[in-house]
Amino acid sequence: MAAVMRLVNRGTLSSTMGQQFLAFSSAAKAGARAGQALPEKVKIVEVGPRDGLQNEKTIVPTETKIHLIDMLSASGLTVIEATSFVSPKWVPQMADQVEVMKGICKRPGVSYPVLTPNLKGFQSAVKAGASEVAIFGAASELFSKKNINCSVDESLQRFEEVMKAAKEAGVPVRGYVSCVLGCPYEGNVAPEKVAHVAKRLYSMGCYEISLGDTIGVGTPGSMTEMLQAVSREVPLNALAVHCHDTYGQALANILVALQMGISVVDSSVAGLGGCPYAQGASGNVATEDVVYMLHGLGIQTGVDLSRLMDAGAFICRTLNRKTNSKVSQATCKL
Ligand SMILES: CC(C)(COP(=O)([O-])OP(=O)([O-])OC[C@H]1O[C@@H](n2cnc3c(N)ncnc32)[C@H](O)[C@@H]1OP(=O)([O-])[O-])[C@@H](O)C(=O)NCCC(=O)NCCSC(=O)C[C@@](C)(O)CC(=O)[O-]
Repeated sequence: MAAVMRLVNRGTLSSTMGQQFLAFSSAAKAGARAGQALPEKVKIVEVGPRDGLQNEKTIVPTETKIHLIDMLSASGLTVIEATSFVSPKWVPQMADQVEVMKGICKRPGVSYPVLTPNLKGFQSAVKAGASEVAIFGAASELFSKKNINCSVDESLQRFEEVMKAAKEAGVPVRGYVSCVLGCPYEGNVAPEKVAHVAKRLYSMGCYEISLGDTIGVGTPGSMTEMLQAVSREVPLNALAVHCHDTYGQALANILVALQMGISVVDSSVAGLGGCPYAQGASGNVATEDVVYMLHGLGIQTGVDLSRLMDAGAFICRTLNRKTNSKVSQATCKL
């Protein structure tokens, strides 16, 4: 009994200390950025409901997905990737995409992009009410083949068709490049290859290019080298970083990207996720941890960290899993 009480007390203490640090983080002044070339504001693209859940082995009920998205939008996030219009044979977890799009409470000022690998996906997405989509290519041939069943060049041809239809429909398109710092099948990926695919997506009209470290192998060194190559082809203000945290490098890689002038960061609540076609890849960096770091640097996100952690706690409770967010672990919001 005494041992239990000690544990309970320790939990309370750490929770109280955690709350103090949360308050400290959100009270950080712009002065925290002094002397550093960091943006004043960062746009977070929340990918938990799509990238986070797509790899779950057990089908997550549609109502859970809808509730999660609604909790995320209530936290102040302005971009929430809601689902994907891909083949249900390839990713069964996303087969309820139409119901998800119909069920969510669309808040003004929040966009809910969805993934569309081809024209068929684009047409279904628009029919289901999507007003923004994302196409997803790769800097690695083998990953492209495994993920979307075509070569990189073939994928770019398919994307041209999507871009044409999107332009006609007035739908903005985001572009992803996967495997920018390494591929599960090919190993190292040359920064020039990433720059080439990013440039193609940007020149066909994507308003933003998200650079995905799909298997989380990058380091601040390789991130810097890759961003230097890509930024010679695509302006920094049209780039985003999408870091998985497999090797624990995600926050460091994001910081390097911010210092280089990038101000859009993808992340996933509770660090959920992984790609079904990149075995061993862990989840994205946790949105809670990104927000904590940004607020600590005096960078605005518009996100209420406490409400965001409630969303993380909800999905972890429902999936019966532990959060991957260090901030939530430290503050006992599990
Ligand atoms: C691209 C395809 C469809 C090609 O797959 P395929 O088998 O080559 O396609 P197909 O054109 O030959 O069609 C085969 C069947 O799929 C159907 N089909 C065809 N297209 C669609 C569609 N859009 N929606 C629904 N159904 C579709 C089509 O109608 C047909 O149905 P059937 O006649 O057999 O009944 C497939 O490979 C696919 O769906 N891949 C998606 C894989 C995926 O979602 N991966 C995870 C997302 S990427 C990611 O996570 C990385 C990222 C973005 O987060 C960044 C990072 O971390 O790096």
